[in-house]
Amino acid sequence: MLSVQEVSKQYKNSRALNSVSLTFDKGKCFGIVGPNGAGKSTLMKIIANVIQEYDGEIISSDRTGNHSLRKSITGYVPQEICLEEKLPALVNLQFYGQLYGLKGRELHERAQEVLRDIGLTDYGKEKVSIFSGGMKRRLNIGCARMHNPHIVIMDEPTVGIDPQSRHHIFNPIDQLKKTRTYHHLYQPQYG
Ligand SMILES: Nc1ncnc2c1ncn2[C@@H]1O[C@H](COP(=O)(O)OP(=O)(O)OP(=O)(O)O)[C@@H](O)[C@H]1O
Repeated sequence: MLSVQEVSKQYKNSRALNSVSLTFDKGKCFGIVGPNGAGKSTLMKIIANVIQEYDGEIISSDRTGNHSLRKSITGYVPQEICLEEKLPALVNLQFYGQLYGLKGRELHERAQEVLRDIGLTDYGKEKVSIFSGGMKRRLNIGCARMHNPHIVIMDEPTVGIDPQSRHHIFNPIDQLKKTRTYHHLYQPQYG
């Protein structure tokens, strides 16, 4: 269970969130919808611990108020692509895995596994700079899944991905929902 309790966020010139309360049950997939500027990305960043200054509380059943623990159990896929273009796909995955403490054989095997899940097995050794926008987005999502997070937060994950390739994003999520008790939180793309 993940609970957002009366969370507010004031930026310098705008109030992005005003006392938002929500509860997410384990094993469920939630979509956050709303008009531009409603505060969806801000809410996701707060839950993912990317924004740490806010009012209110985020409580997870794993432990209350422990920011670093929440970060370690959360995979966050930002709206922007965050990849090193000059490096191969596999190295990008391994870099993110290392940030979360994976190493050695476990790191190597997990990177191969994630690469397969996102449908890019044949591109592991290719530099990201030659990837299409959709391939980059799939890799971006893969990076956030390297440490097997309990909570996966995706901000508009299907932007730039053709309908035929969307299953590379949604199938692994369906699979995780069936096999493990995960939260998935995402901001769907309109249209
Ligand atoms: N870093 C920031 N500094 C100042 N204001 C910000 C910042 N990030 C967001 N805002 C403001 O906070 C409000 C909510 O923005 P946010 O990006 O969370 O909305 P959103 O619902 O995700 O929008 P969109 O659908 O366009 O992606 C907007 O008024 C925005 O201008």
